[in-house]
Amino acid sequence: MAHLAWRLAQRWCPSSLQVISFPVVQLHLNRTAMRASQKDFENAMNQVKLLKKDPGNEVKLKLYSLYKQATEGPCNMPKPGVFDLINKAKWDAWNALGSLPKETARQNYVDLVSSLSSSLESSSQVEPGTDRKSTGYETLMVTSEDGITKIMLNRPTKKNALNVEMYHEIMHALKAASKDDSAITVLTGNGDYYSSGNDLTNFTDIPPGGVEEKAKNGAVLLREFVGCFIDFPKPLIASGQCPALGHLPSPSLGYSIAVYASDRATFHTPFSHLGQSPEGCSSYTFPKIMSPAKATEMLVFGKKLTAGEACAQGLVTEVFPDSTFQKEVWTRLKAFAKLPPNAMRISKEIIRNREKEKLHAVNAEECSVLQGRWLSDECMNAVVNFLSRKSKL
Ligand SMILES: CCCC/C=C/CC(=O)SCCNC(=O)CCNC(=O)[C@H](O)C(C)(C)COP(=O)(O)OP(=O)(O)OC[C@H]1O[C@@H](n2cnc3c(N)ncnc32)[C@H](O)[C@@H]1OP(=O)(O)O
Repeated sequence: MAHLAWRLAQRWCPSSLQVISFPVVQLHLNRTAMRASQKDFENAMNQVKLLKKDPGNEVKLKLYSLYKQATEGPCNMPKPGVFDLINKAKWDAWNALGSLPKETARQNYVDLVSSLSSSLESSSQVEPGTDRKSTGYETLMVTSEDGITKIMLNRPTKKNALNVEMYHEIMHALKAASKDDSAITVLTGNGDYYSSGNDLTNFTDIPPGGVEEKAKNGAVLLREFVGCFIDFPKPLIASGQCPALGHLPSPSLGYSIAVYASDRATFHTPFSHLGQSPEGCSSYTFPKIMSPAKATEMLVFGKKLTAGEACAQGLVTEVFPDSTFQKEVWTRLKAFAKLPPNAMRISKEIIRNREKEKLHAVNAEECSVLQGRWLSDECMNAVVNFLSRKSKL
């Protein structure tokens, strides 16, 4: 059913299933609608084409809706079907402008482009140019100091949601950390979320082979990603001061040698809410670590745990007061990093190795089940609801 709807959507509007492209590329200017600020409007449209950095889908939707309102007036398109994600998002954005006068929409478009140009320009001046150059990563900040390699998820404005690039960069960073001079590796997040899990816009970028190919590629990527955690040879510590959502907590909780959380952190694996199923080997590790009954509450019913609850259940090693979290955790980590690295590596190996084969098998099974789930109506509806801002977790 979901497959059919997606296919129909693809045939009806092939571009609708790609990431939203810039409105000026897609649209034609209705010149007769321009009056006093026509020149400004045209300039603004040219400026959009020159932006060096993608401003993100939300902003592109705003630009699109203002453009349409400025040139055509109130929304006059038929409402797209629920599975036509991109056109539906565009329709929602335009329709939300109601009867905003064309002149106001034109002015708002010009203002938005102007603020966008200056903010993107200034952010590119201070931007992690240095970080990027020194680490070579777009979505992470990776540093190595005092025997500790720190991998920090660095998409704070998206709550550290994992886009495809971030999956690859984390795998790359883990592989590099496994070979560098550091004794331990720390995984953490920048901003007010450790991670918000899989980037749900990953579902909207459909390859030529359609949603089946997308789901297959996703399963391959996830299997490889989780596999990197299973095989990671050094002590790995997850350090979280804030909420962790979705699947990054699963592999990092399941395979970290230690998990440190502030008393503000929460842990949430809302697989059922999203029409999905457990991954990151959580279907195996959580019932073992917690208890089958508690794991069911978390993995099947999506019960959110506070750091204290997660610690009581054995998922978290220790909870620290938020105000002293960084100081206390880093003091401890620096002390650990001074221990003989080979002894730590071998100790980890002996604890984890007899489980490795089992974990790889569980990972393969979970990814195969998920591949089917991603094609389900339940999953599609959850993604549509989030992208059209009808639901948040
Ligand atoms: C290889 C595939 C593996 C698949 C495995 C899947 C397992 C999972 O990961 S399940 C978890 C999936 N995650 C979610 O469903 C979380 C969705 N996000 C939210 O519910 C809320 O954003 C959240 C509660 C995290 C935070 O709410 P707010 O504090 O109100 O912030 P905003 O909602 O305004 O978010 C800011 C900004 O970030 C974007 N965002 C946040 N999370 C995601 C996400 N998971 N995917 C994509 N985008 C995300 C959000 O859209 C906002 O963007 P802008 O509107 O452009 O500012």
